[in-house]
Amino acid sequence: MLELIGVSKNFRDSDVITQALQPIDLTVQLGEFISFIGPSGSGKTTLLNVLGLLETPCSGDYVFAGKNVSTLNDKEKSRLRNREIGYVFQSFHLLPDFCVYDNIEMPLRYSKMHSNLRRKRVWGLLEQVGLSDFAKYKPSQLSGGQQQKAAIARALVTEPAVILADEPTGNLDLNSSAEVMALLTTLNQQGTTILMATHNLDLAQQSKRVIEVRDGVIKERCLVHYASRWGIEL
Ligand SMILES: Nc1ncnc2c1ncn2[C@@H]1O[C@H](COP(=O)(O)OP(=O)(O)OP(=O)(O)O)[C@@H](O)[C@H]1O
Repeated sequence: MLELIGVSKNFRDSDVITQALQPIDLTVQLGEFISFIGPSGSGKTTLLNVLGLLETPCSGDYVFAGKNVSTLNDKEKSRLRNREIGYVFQSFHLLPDFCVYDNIEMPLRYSKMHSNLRRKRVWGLLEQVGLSDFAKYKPSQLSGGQQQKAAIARALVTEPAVILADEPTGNLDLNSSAEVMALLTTLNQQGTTILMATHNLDLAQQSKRVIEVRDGVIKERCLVHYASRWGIEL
């Protein structure tokens, strides 16, 4: 469903060039839950950003649901982004002056969806993530875990095929992390494809497929590999 073929990415800052992604090949099937695990600076965010059409590769082809992304113009790309991809970030990125309900509804603001349907969808998501009683709260009045659940609801409101989650529990305590992971797992069981970047092996272990990113190179890993390397009992 998503296919990277020889995709690379480098960044140029004045005369410094950083090769964030070496040419990589990757196929993601619909319904997968993949963790990208690796140390800081290894290229996880860059990879998610390329997959999420937030960064343009320097070489190679990216085929998204049968469409070669490099042949799309900006408008077509943004339509694909808005319809098919939901983004979840470590620091939530909620709009501080808007309540939870309005934050979740935001991606639908400029859609042609009827207001009744919009309302129904937002309330359905509030219920699904356990925030029905907090609809009128501002983000600052919520815990980190609740803010991330609101951000996940916002990512889901367009019913995207794919959720990209970049260190979704990076700012959360253990309990909230577990709740957010449980929510992502449920969404995956309901059919949403989830691509998550993490430093955390315990979290990676909860996904169906683990890919290590190191120096811009990806490697499929089975968890036994990590367990023996890091001295963890599975
Ligand atoms: N916009 C940018 N301009 C210049 N260099 C960048 C840019 N974005 C990323 N890089 C570099 O690309 C490399 C990969 O960065 P990336 O953020 O993808 O790593 P990461 O694995 O997500 O790290 P972290 O876990 O710390 O978020 C790093 O060397 C980083 O400094």
